[in-house]
Amino acid sequence: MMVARLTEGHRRESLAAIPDWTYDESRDAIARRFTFADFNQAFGFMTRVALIAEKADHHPEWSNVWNRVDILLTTHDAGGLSQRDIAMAQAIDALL
Ligand SMILES: C[C@H](O)[C@H](O)[C@H]1CNC2=NC(N)=NC(=O)C2=N1
Repeated sequence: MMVARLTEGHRRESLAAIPDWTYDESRDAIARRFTFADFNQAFGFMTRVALIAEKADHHPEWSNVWNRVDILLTTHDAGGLSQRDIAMAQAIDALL
């Protein structure tokens, strides 16, 4: 799916809607750390994110250490942040 990088103006507007995510300028990406009670909770969350990602054909860069999940979203096909990342961040936030 072809998708364009967000312009600076659209990026600023979009980031306002997802205040828990941090903009990573060097990657033109957004990132958020999630902390859960234990590994079971963290991995259950990852499973739900994975199902959304596969359905949307949009996949996170992520890592997990016990109860912690670090997610970074950027659009490889666009070489940076796109509307698809914003939509994915909102879908992930909605799981919590
Ligand atoms: C062929 C396939 O549709 C593409 O490679 C998709 C898969 N998942 C993806 N995920 C992310 N984060 N960015 C992409 O550009 C992307 N492209």
